[in-house]
Amino acid sequence: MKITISVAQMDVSFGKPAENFARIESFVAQAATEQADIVVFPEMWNTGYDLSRFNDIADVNGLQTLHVFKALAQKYHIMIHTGSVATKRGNQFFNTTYIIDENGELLSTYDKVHLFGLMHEDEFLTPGSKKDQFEVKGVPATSVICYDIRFPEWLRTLSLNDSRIIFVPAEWPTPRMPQWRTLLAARAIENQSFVVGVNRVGADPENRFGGNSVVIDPLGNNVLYLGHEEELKTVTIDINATDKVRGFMPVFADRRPDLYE
Ligand SMILES: O=C(O)CCC(=O)C(=O)O
Repeated sequence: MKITISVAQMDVSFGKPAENFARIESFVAQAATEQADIVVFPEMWNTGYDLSRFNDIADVNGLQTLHVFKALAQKYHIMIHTGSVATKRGNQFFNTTYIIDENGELLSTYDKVHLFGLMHEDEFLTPGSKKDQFEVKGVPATSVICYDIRFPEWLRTLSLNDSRIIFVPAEWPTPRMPQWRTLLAARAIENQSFVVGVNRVGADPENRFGGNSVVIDPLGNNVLYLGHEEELKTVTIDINATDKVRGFMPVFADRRPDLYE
């Protein structure tokens, strides 16, 4: 099974959802032109980390995100991983991913589980408590958000359900780019899965963000690697590579969960 993935490495206007929403369609249109099955956006691109203004700018119940992306998915007949957006539900705020299929149907919703204290998420956001599991062209997949990749036990838990692709939208700051690459490669190797990491570029008042979005194969090799500019790139992966690796070295079968608690 082959899956073509477009990575939308976008810049984000700080605290300006209208400006950010206005730029989304061109990425989806380019991905469709490049015959992608799915296009993937970075983390919290609707607002950036303008956390103290979330009461005014977070997407209430994700309605705008869902409305815009469902329409784009139908118009371009393409599956969309929305990256993540700041959402408001009741009086709480979340960092939320939506997965929408090529017919505009919502497949899954995920709220970031591990909140990132260094960028004050823990002061403003409520953490999620559910897994994200869905299929891309019939292939089991999962998704986390940015800081979540520092918790291998969480990605392992998500991968135990036969997942073959792990999606990782991010706003990963420039000083820690070597860690971004190493952690993503490790998660790919240990879970014998493809990893799709999509980071933003540009800057906000406190941080610069390093891009270097990447698609990594189950052996830890980069099959797509972006620089530091805003751009969309596309790659086709062959999911059979996960069967080959898992057949050659049966890590999942060799686990000793009886020792892990
Ligand atoms: O873990 C890191 O170094 C970066 C995490 C991050 O930027 C985030 O979760 O938004």
